[in-house]
Amino acid sequence: MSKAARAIAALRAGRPVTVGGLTIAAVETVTDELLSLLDPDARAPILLSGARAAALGLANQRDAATPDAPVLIERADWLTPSSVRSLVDAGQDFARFSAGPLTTRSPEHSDDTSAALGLVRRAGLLPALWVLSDRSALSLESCEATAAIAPRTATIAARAALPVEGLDAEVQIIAVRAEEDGSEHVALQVGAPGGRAPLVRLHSECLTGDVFGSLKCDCGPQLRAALRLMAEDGGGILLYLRQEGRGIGLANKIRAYGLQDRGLDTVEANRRLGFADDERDFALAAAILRSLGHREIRLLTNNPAKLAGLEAEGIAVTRVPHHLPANPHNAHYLAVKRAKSGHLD
Ligand SMILES: Nc1nc2c(ncn2[C@@H]2O[C@H](COP(=O)(O)OP(=O)(O)OP(=O)(O)O)[C@@H](O)[C@H]2O)c(=O)[nH]1
Ligand SMILES: [Zn+2]
Repeated sequence: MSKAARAIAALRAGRPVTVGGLTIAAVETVTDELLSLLDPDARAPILLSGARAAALGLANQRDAATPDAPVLIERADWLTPSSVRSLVDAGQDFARFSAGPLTTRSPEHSDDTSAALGLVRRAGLLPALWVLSDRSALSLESCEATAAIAPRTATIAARAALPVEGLDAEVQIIAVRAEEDGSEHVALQVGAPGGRAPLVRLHSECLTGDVFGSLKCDCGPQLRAALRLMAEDGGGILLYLRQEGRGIGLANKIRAYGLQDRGLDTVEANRRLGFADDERDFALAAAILRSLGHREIRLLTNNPAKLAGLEAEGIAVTRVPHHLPANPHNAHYLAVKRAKSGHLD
């Protein structure tokens, strides 16, 4: 297990992590009891992603040249652990009548800061951290971390035949492991893709749409239609990438859905939580394609970021549009993706 993977697990478990010169703990998971040991004088400032700071209206205190830079909130007496948990959780923005006065400054170790925020994001937690002072006097163990490098090295772990309901083609399921963080992904090989550029779909995990039939998005229908098109085309490859919620993780996606219940759109909800609209990266997808021997593909997508992401990794891509009929619940979501995320017609 890499240092980054251990650190991600430690953050999820509410334990402290050291990243370069910083010792941090996730606001979302550290208990009050442990925090009082780690920060006995209640002085630890709070590190927020730039997007979350902007959502809290703290942008005016920041450098106009770096509007997305992370921000440190100075500790004040009224900032108790529970008020900080409420401050960093966008779900509570509508209940809170006051979020201030807050004093901010720019964090000093900018590489360690962005590495720390990258780790907590990769842990699927809110992008908010306690920055603890040097704890060398304490005997508490903390996990050492390096920056979480986006997974980009694919190893094929296992392969087997998989009969799939409604698909008139032989399907092979291939389990892939990413070296950087140990995450597991899947390539479904439909039929016998070979010869000319095969039909490919990069599908980012969507538990709600893929498994429960959620009507809020178009993921489930896109997944099934892609497999059908591949079978009709004589073959294809579907990569099932574990990038739930465009890379923010399941709990954060459900938080985003809660904000959408309040009227925010899919992009605004991500920003309000403190994330970019899309936190995905397609380097691992390119590595999986290369390891399966495909350097030229036809990609079922409406998302230009997928085309650019693969092309940047040396895969030659021709786009095949992949629109499914809208329903009353996802029509607005699809319109926002066209208007704000550059999705193609
Ligand atoms: N954060 C967030 N993620 C969402 C939301 N709705 C769906 N998703 C996630 O978005 C991803 C869907 O990705 P894709 O099916 O690759 O769709 P896409 O990026 O629009 O690209 P194409 O379908 O290829 O055009 C999945 O990981 C879903 O979990 C939402 O409202 N908020
Ligand atoms: Zn979905």
